[in-house]
Amino acid sequence: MSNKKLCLSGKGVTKVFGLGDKKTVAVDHIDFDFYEGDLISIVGESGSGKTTLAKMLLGLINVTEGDIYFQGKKRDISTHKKKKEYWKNIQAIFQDPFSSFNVFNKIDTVLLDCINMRGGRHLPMKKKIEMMTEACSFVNLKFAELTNKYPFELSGGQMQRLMIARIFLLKPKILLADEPTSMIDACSRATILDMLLNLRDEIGMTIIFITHDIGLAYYISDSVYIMEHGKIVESGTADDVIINAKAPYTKRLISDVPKIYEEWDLTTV
Ligand SMILES: Nc1ncnc2c1ncn2[C@@H]1O[C@H](COP(=O)(O)OP(=O)(O)OP(=O)(O)O)[C@@H](O)[C@H]1O
Repeated sequence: MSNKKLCLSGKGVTKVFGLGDKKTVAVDHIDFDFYEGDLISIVGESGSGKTTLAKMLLGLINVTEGDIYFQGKKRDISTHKKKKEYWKNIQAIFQDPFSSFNVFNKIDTVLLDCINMRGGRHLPMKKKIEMMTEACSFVNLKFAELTNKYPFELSGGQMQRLMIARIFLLKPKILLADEPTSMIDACSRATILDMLLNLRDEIGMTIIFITHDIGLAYYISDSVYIMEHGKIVESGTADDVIINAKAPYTKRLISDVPKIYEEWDLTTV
């Protein structure tokens, strides 16, 4: 039996937007158990409820029904203070790095905020610069070249790496990554994923990876949850879910993955 500890779990978690005829059940009575140090992928097509689930896990929107448990205890984020405490444990990186930064804050401020959040407010500036330099070099950025710049002066790829440098400083227990590699080329994508996996190994972080790419999920995940119309239709280890897929929806997602080695049949075009 596995001796992994439960990190985040959910029982009957549901989110309903709107009322009456305009009602949308975005997440529909789902159960999940995410274990410490695992990489968990949540896979589904557009509109399946992945981002809504992510927002509930982060505590950005309320759960309509059901409960979320953090480290085995019912999560309590009923006050601003409790929410701030919870956010020390869970952080996110999103699809669009441009939307993740305050355009009026210089890179130095972005990184210093992370150090302050981890209780480093009173450290000497020399130490803070050392920490920022280390975080930047972890993601192959040079702090000396970024200091005094604004986020919009960086390329998309550099911003994505800066988001990971923030996580390096924040060292959360859980990282929620919502399609973090969707806006970059395949080569940078592999680098970013490698950085996330190294960070997971370095600080023992749990990663919840939200994606529509079932092929990618297979390669990187310890466990996979497949979402269709707000429901979890299949879950388990990457092998269980993808190699031995049972749900018709999972089988369809797998059959949609382009196979590079197959010859194109132009007769049907
Ligand atoms: N604030 C909202 N108000 C009303 N409906 C919403 C809201 N947010 C999401 N929805 C609806 O909930 C459903 C799930 O949306 P969600 O964004 O969670 O899907 P998704 O799987 O993340 O999609 P994508 O991959 O395109 O980001 C959709 O039908 C969407 O229209």
